This record gives sequence, structure tokens and C-alpha cells, in this order.
Amino acid sequence: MAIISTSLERFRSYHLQTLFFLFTATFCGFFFLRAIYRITIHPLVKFPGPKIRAISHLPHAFSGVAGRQPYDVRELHRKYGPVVRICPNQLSFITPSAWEDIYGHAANKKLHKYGYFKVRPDAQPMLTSSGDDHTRQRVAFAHGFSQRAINDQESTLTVHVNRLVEKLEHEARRGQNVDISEWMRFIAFDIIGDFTLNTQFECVENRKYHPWVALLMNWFRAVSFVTNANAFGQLTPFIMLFAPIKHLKGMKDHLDMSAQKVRERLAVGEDPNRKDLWTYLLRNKGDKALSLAEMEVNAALLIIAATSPLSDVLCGTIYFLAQNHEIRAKLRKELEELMGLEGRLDMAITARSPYLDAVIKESMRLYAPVPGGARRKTPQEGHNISGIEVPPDTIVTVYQLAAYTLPINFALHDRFIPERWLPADHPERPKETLGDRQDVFQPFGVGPKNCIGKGLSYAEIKLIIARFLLRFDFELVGDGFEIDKQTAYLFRDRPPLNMKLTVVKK
Ligand code: HEM
Repeated sequence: MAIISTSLERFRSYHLQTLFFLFTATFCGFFFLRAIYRITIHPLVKFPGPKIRAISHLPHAFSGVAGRQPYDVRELHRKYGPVVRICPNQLSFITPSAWEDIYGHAANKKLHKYGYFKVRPDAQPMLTSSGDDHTRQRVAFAHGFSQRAINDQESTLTVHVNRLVEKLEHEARRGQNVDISEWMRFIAFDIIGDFTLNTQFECVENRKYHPWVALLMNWFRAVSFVTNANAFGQLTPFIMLFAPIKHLKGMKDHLDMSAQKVRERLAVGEDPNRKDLWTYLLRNKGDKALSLAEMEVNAALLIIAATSPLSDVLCGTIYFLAQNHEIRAKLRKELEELMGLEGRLDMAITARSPYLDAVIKESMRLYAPVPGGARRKTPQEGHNISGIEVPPDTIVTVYQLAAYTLPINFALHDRFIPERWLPADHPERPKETLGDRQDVFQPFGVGPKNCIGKGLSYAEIKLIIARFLLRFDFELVGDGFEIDKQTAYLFRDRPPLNMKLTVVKK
């Protein structure tokens, strides 16, 4: 009996070993053959890039988790040129024409957004919707972002900017160092909270994040984790075990609180005292109107889409101005001259300053607020991008950080030279920069799904920077803000930007 049982045991263990061996061999064989396929006959073999990236998604995914993706993609472009295979099925382009070919009006009918996830089961916001739904929402919101609507916002914006200047004056007089990174986040949330949700976060007033804002900032980080986890393919479920679930759940709270605020705003109807985003949105009737769920989800998503890039540009611009005293003096002079004529500093004045425009563009070039790229997927018939036939089902992207900071597109690429944005015949335009490929610079995207907040952003950034510059002298304290060492996930993860402020005598 004992002999039979031992033989059975041996047989079972032998069988298990064989099964294990077969399983491992099949598994390894599959990956081996797939790797061979991906570097020999895969439709993307003709595109340059490292073999390891053609074989596996892992290098790109790890780079994403480490917050280094845009920088790593830049190094790939530096080595392999303007088109690189960065993943087995993904290409990155940094050619000017790629913008129109991937995101432009004609391309929009064929290439679909890739990698966005559904925020709410019953309604999608503009940012993640496509087709007719996207067009209807975009049209409905268009008036709320028009120049007229931006002008209507000026008095509200001025109240926020006045408060910022007043609070910073107070900090300056106390002789304390100021973390500009934090203050620019405060003002961005205050302004956008007021604009999209009629809510006073009062971060500037209270010199700290409103709990709602703190929740959102944790969510930004959590959602970057999910985006990167998705890139691990079959390993995604395992990676998701480490997801910061608590912070991901914050989205539900954000959606609920935003929905509540929208309902409160809608109950007021057309506010006779103030024209805001909702004043315009509510004028859409019948087929053109948005459902309640769409309004709620858009309000929630607008805050997310707007605050981070806005505060990055403010922060980046102040950082470069702090490093470049001559440029700062020149900009101040131009603003004072414009102000002198009118005796005031408002959005109309700041819109007329070419040098302010140039300084902000150059800051966005070197410190791109959206350092990665929006992904699109090519259609079944394939698609021509920058004169190259790209096969079907390929993920294509323009990585902004790479496109703006390599010599292939910009001369003296790592230097802060606002004059490169002045007209070609301007006497101060450096001649080395005449060959710059300026049309690759599209921080707000291109085509029917570009940033609806572009005009509003420029107006706000210009006013805030001009007011800050005319009121303060500022010096960097320490070198903790080194741009290339910063991590970048969905948006940038900025460290503190400590400065010493001095109030300029009026
Ligand atoms: C410097 C500030 C900003 C930058 C650099 C920026 C950048 C961008 C980019 C690149 C896109 C395109 C994304 C894609 O193609 O998938 C986008 C879309 C969008 N942005 Fe902005 N953005 C900024 C500020 C704002 C502001 C202030 C708002 C609103 C208050 C806003 C609202 C939106 C919305 C709603 C979309 C989606 C548009 C659509 O799908 O039709 N953004 N933004």
C-alpha cells in the first residue's frame, strides 16, 4: 500500500513539474516569439528607436512611474530624430506638421482619443467625449470662453489678483521667503473655482489649500499612477494593487461636490449682477443645451484641466524672470510705458505688450505646462503623418517637452530668449533664431479638441505676471527648482520655488 502511495506521489510531482515546465516554456516562448515579431515583421519596424522599446512597453511604463517620461522621450528624439518608436505600438513625432496631421480638423474625423477613461457612467465631459457629443458640448461652451465673456470676467479676476498682490506685499514686508509655487497654485484654484463653480476656495486669503483643493491635488497624483499602470499591459492588475485607492476615491467626492455647486448655480438662473460661464451656457436651448449630468461633469473636469497648467506657466515665468534681470527690467519698462499712456494696468493693456507675450511664450517653451502629449489612435486604413505612412491602430503623440527643447526645432534651444518670438524683421530678433520651427510650439494643442481655455489663460497669465512684476522685485532663494530634475506625470509635480520678495516703491 505504502509503495503504491509513494509511486502515486512521485507520479503527481513529476506531472506537476512537467506542467510547470510546459507552462513556463509556453510563456517564455510566447514572449520570445512576440519579441522577434515586434522587431522583424511588425508594421512599425521601419521606424527608428531602441530595440528594447520595440519589444516591450515596460521601459516607457517605468519611465512614466518615475515621472521621467517626457525627458526620456526627449533623449530618444535627440538620438533617433523627429519620429521615434517609443513603445511596440506607439510613435512620437516632434515635427511641426504632425500637429495638424494628428490633431487637426481633417485628422479629428479619423483619429480617436486614446487613453482617457470614463469619469461618470451617465455623462462624459468635453475633454473625454468624441464625435457629435464632443461637438455639441464644445459649441455650447464656446460663448462662455469668447473674448466678450473673458472681458466680463475681468472685474472678478481683478479682485483675485488684488488680493494676491496684497497678501504677497504682507509676506514681503515680514521679510519671509515666499514659496511662489504654492502661491501660484492658490491663485489658479481661486480663479478657476470662481469661474467654473462659482465657489470661493479662498486659498490666497487663507494662505492654505481649501480641503477640496487638497483632495484634488492628491487625485492628480493618483490618476497619474493609473495612467502609467495601464501601460504595463498584462501586468496592470498587479500594479493596480499598489494604487492609492483612497486618493482615487477622491474623484467621487469631487464629482459630487461639483454637481452640488452646479445645481446651486443653476437655481439662480441668469445672474443680473454677474455674467459667468453659466450665463452663456444656459442660453443654449433645445438640442443645443447640455443635460444636467453633462453640466455637472464638465464643471468638475474644467477645474482639473485648468488649474495645473495655469499655475505652471505663472510659476515658470516668474522663475525665468528671476534668473534674467535684464529681461525683467526690459519687460517692466515696456509695461510702464504702456501704462503711462493709459494710466492703468488691465487686460486691454497687457494684451498690447509684445514683449510680455514673448516672455510668456518662451517660458512655456522651456517649461511646457503639458510636457507629455495627448494620444490618438490611427484608423483602420492607416494615416499619413508628416509625409510618412503610419499603419493602423498605432498610438501617435507629439511630446511637447521634446518638441520645444531640442536643437532640431529651436536654435540656442536651452537658452531663455524671449526675443525669438518677436517678428522676423524686428531689430532685436536674434538672427540665429530666424530658422526656429515656431509652428511646432502649440502648448494649447491644435484642432477642434484644442484647449478651449486658451484665450482665458493668456488673459489671466498676462495680468497676473504684469501686476506681480510691477509690484515686486524678486530673487531666487536656493536652487531647488531645477527644471530638468522635476518629475512630470499627467502634469508637472513642482517643488517649492522659494523667493525673497521686495515691494517696489510706487
Ligand atoms: C496654460 C494653461 C493651459 C494649457 C497649457 C492647456 C493645455 C491644453 C491642451 C494641450 C489641451 C488638449 C488636450 C487634448 O488634445 O486631449 C487642452 C484641452 C482642454 N483645456 Fe486646457 N490648457 C490650459 C488652461 C485651460 C483653462 C484655463 C481651461 C478652462 C477654464 C482649460 C480647459 C480645457 C478643456 C475643457 C479642454 C478640452 C477641450 C476639448 O476636448 O474640446 N484649459 N488644454
